[in-house]
Amino acid sequence: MPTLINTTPRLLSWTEHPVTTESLDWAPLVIIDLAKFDQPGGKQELANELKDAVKLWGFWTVINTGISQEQLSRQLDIGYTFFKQPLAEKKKVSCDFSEGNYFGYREPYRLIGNSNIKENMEMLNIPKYTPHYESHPRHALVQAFKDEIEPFHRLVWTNVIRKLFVLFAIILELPEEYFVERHHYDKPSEDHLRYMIYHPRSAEEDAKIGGQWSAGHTDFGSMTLLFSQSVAALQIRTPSNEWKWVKHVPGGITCNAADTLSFLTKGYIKSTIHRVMRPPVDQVDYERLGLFYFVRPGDSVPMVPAPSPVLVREGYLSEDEAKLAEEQNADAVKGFEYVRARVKNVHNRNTRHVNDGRGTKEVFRVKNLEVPDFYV
Ligand SMILES: O=C(O)CCC(=O)C(=O)O
Ligand SMILES: [Fe+2]
Repeated sequence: MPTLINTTPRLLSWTEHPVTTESLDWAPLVIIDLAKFDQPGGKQELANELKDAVKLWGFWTVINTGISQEQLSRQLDIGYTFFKQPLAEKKKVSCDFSEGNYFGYREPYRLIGNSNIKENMEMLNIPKYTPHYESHPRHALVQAFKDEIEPFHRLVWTNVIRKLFVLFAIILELPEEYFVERHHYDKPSEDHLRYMIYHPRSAEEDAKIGGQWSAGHTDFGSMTLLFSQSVAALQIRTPSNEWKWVKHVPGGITCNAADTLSFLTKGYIKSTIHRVMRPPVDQVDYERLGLFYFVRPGDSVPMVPAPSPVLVREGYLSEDEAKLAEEQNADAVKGFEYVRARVKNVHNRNTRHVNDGRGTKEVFRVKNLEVPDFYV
């Protein structure tokens, strides 16, 4: 009888670091308890709780997502094991930034501004598991753990993303499925699950770049989910333009709205500026492993504002604009076009923004859509 050889690679195990003992200036983020979503009146209650967060802050945290600690740990172990592989293996499927294609491995190759310091983060972006992406190349390790990554990828969408889009629609008095349809898991989009690791830098090197591991920016798609982790480094710019740290919420997911959701709501939903800084001194030697889901608009979704009565009532949109937006669908920039162009603009270069002589007022534009390139 032939013997079956188990060829599944062994995973390294990732252990969460202790939280910082420093008292940092934490951002007061609203916590949205998704366990209430399916209870009677729950969606309305959550929509009320979320309203100011999406409008003023663009950041909030969700808890009780139905994603278990065990599922999360497995994903972190897979991500950690991936990054510990030889560079040649990781580069087998690389992002093609000349096409604005973010799927695959991104090596930390760019220099920061005009310093001689290289970026300190690596990432792997995994496209959705739908027929449209079936022929997309995937690393051997990702293939080996397909049975876990594939359901996890969809679970994040079903358990968290879909619910948040329903809440946004309720806030804007739109049909509940309005944003769900425009970001559906089963339709093509540049969505990806991301494993990301930041490597510690020496104090001397960090001093040369002002301790900024990632410059202030808004995210390119509709929404970003960051599975909360213990190393403090993420900061958001508050409505009063102060930088505040994002606190670890065990088992929670920190969410932020991003540019295309802001376009779809004419700026009502805030695409918040955030950055990544050198961690506090008691965490500075740790590797910082992150698990994310980046939500992009559907490839063919027109970037026109939703005909929401709230937008009209609150002066974001005139009644004529609301009608016109529907008619202009055919000419409007589509999700794929916008996201690809933005990724290309940011990443198809050898230096990261900041002190690279381009000024701070630079904007990125595709037809009528415009965002500041970056923030210092
Ligand atoms: O590492 C983080 O906490 C945030 C990363 C981030 O902002 C991004 O990759 O867009
Ligand atoms: Fe970001």
